[in-house]
Amino acid sequence: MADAPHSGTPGTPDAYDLIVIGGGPGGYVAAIRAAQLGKRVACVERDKLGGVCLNWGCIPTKALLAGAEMKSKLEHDGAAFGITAENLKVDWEKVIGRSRGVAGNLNKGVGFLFKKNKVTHVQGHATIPASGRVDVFADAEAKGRGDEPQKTLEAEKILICTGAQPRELPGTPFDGKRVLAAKDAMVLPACPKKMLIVGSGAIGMEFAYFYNAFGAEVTVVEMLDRVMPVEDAEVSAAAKKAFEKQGIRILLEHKTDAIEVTDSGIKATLSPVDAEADAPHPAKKSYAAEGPEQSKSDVSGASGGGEQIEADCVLVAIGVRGRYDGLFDESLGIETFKDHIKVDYRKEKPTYQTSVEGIYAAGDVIGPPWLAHVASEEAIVAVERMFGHEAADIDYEAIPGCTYCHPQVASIGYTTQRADEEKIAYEVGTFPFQASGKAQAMGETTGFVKLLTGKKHGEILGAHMIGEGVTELLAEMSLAIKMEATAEEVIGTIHAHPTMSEAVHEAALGTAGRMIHS
Ligand SMILES: Cc1cc2nc3c(=O)[nH]c(=O)nc-3n(C[C@H](O)[C@H](O)[C@H](O)COP(=O)(O)OP(=O)(O)OC[C@H]3O[C@@H](n4cnc5c(N)ncnc54)[C@H](O)[C@@H]3O)c2cc1C
Ligand SMILES: NC(=O)c1ccc[n+]([C@@H]2O[C@H](COP(=O)([O-])OP(=O)(O)OC[C@H]3O[C@@H](n4cnc5c(N)ncnc54)[C@H](O)[C@@H]3O)[C@@H](O)[C@H]2O)c1
Repeated sequence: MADAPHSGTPGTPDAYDLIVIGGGPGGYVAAIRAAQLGKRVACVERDKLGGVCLNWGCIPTKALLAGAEMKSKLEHDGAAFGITAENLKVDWEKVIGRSRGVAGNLNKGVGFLFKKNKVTHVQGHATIPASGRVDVFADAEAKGRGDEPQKTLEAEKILICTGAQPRELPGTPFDGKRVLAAKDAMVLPACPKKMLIVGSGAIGMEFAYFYNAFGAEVTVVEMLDRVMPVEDAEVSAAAKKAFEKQGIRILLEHKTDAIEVTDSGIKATLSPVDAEADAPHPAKKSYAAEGPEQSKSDVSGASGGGEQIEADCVLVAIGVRGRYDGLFDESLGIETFKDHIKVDYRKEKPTYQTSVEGIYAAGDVIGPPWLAHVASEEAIVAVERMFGHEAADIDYEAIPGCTYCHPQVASIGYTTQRADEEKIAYEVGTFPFQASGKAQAMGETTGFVKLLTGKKHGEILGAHMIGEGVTELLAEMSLAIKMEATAEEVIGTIHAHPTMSEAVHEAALGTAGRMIHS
């Protein structure tokens, strides 16, 4: 525990204005913001501060991917630059170790931020026995063992930020060795020779790129009809082409029926998905729609006659569900909905309050979009509103999303498919990196920037990008949408030459039929 200046006398509960449960990007940001507002705050975390994001998600994967990019660049692109690295060697332990080191530095950083902001960090597993009270146990099993809580905390307000956990394939539990969740895939003792990946979402494609780059033979099986199905269809198609060129095998409209764990690995049957039992297309997904959508893994309908595949291991990346097992008793009355805690976040001016007064929830535990920046923003809005401050609503229609494989994928707002479905009249401008001087100079000509603008007023409706560094280019379009900027305003903004960002400028020109360089 860091400092506990607000402890009461021994035997009496420690009193706070706010108790935050979970120290991930939802929880730790909420705790700091509340402390900035002058509140007495405790944050209970049973593991390391930083949550999945810093310890087992966003950050360590990006550290791994940076290594994969370095290797690929030297191996495949170096010769064109006149640089050949002979006998390129990989020290796998260091590849993994560097990623763990980066995560370690950052989680310690959150501890420093807590001290700086006078947030009390309570180490342990939290449960909510009653409104206004949190019991802290040594670990998640302690209560089941009949142990007494190590500590009891009291506050008028409790914020649940306990995150999400990976979904399992029915009948195929994670075992950490052969049947892997993302966390396991981040610390494998050696690079597998053959790997099956189920699901081509963000986790599936980031790991497919990573393991393929380090020499594994990777097969990705996706039940829908394109990879990264939440992206614009043109981006999905370009991504598939680029991944296949790298040697990744992709099997669309297939699912795994059963996975057998053998002494040497796994055996899976991959069968075509029955079209009639197909899921609603995720491209139709609107984050502002009521509640989380049906889990894509719920969809069944294999029509049999599938292919058998053997591999050293399988990474199951078919989505997540809220993590709140054992956090509270049903009798407390906290309502859940489709594996997530129900809050009012789909309405105007949401408070993020659960069905129980004084108990709030934010981040992955309340449903999609399951992203760190969303968790943090929800947490800030929840805290500001619960303490009577003004806060702008989160626009769930304009959440930026990035996938950090190579080529990178980045998007915000309307896809072409959704605009068509909603009968929104739009213009499209697409600028290929092939036509960009900077992309040519860098040898990174794969991909494009595609913008959608309203036909009548030219407002930016959506931006869809694939290629080198597009995850950094996206911020301009996030701001443009927030400011309700039009294509003309992007066109009138001078973009430095030569930069990849000129592709955004050109795509905006394209929506007005005035593209110069393509
Ligand atoms: C492999 C991977 C890569 C990802 N990459 C990205 C990315 O690049 N960009 C992005 O935006 N998102 C990414 N995500 C998603 C991102 O990690 C999550 O959206 C984010 O971590 C959610 O934050 P959170 O605070 O809601 O939950 P979490 O980060 O999951 O934090 C919840 C915390 O609560 C703690 N906790 C749970 N129950 C209790 C309890 N009862 N008592 C005490 N503590 C408890 C947990 O130990 C955990 O530390 C990735 C996820 C994965 C798995
Ligand atoms: N770069 C990032 O921002 C990043 C990186 C990793 C994870 N994340 C977050 O973590 C969450 C979880 O990631 P994820 O990749 O597990 O989920 P996801 O929802 O992004 O993708 C799951 C994919 O699996 C497919 N699928 C589901 N069941 C299947 C089955 N039985 N057989 C074959 N395919 C199946 C779905 O159609 C979907 O394409 C994501 O929602 C994302 O928000 C974000």
